[in-house]
Amino acid sequence: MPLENIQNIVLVLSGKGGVGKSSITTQLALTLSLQGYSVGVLDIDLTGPSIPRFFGIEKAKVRQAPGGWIPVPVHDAQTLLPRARSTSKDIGALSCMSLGFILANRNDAVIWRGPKKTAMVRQFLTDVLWPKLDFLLIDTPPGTSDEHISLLETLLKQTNTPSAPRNQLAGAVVVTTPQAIAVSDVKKELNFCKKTGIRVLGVVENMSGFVCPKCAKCANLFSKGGGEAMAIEFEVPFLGRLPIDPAFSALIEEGTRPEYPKGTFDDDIELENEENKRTIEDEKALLVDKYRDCHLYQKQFNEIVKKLVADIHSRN
Ligand SMILES: Nc1ncnc2c1ncn2[C@@H]1O[C@H](COP(=O)(O)OP(=O)(O)OP(=O)(O)O)[C@@H](O)[C@H]1O
Repeated sequence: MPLENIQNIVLVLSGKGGVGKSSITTQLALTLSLQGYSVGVLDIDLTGPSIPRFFGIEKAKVRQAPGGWIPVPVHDAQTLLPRARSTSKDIGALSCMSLGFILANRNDAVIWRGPKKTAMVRQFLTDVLWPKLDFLLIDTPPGTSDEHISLLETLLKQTNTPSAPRNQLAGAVVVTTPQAIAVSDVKKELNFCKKTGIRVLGVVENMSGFVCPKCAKCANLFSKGGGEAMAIEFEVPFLGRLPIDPAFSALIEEGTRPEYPKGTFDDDIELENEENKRTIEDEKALLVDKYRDCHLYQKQFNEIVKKLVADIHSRN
């Protein structure tokens, strides 16, 4: 029973595509691992498996052992979150499983009918040889699709056995952006949780405001607070919010500490003399410093993880 090694299973859900579900999953996994927990990430977004890329391990392949697949270890969590180097705590093991590791050609479209998707999700839940894990985070596709239904069917079957740890399926983290259109789709996801009896661990509001790369101030591009209002309406915890930040996107997509995206600073300005140049360079250094403090959002993710872990432990 491969899931027996897992203490807590957390689903990451969203009713809408592109709201940052995989990004949040990756960062939650890293934050948990930095706090010393052993973590696995299962990517069941079969048509767009982006987790391997976000961990910077997209070239890795899973190994097949006699009893099943061995998940791919994410060795360089320290380089993904450089601040980890200064923490005295041990970093927990982090490993990952995704269809992205299995496809022969990563650019191939996955055009599968429901039964094939169902079979793949089942296989991911029964044939992966996870090591002992404190948390397994499952990144799901947007909406309530075939993958969700087979995920729940298999999970409930596997975790309701007498030998399974109690309350193994801890619940779901729901990700939204603040605009009304996203919130209305994500509300459907909350209703899905209600109907299927999945506990909602909380809502994360992503892309809440935009951090200006010039002055590091935050402007509310898509409005703000939609996710929080939704959490209040559904009487579920609000876990926190993250702004749109080009450096966050670079961090996520490249899986390493980002170079600031081209055009972030006025590098192309023709400098007339050395004095002028020094002033601009100094200014740039100041901005980079200021920006660096917030671009990994370590504080926000620590807060989110603190609330999650406290909630899960209080109910176990
Ligand atoms: N707070 C943020 N600031 C800037 N860019 C972000 C932020 N959150 C996510 N992104 C970027 O938005 C894009 C979509 O994010 P992601 O793939 O995590 O979304 P998703 O909800 O998992 O998408 P899908 O519906 O395809 O599964 C990515 O390019 C990611 O880097």
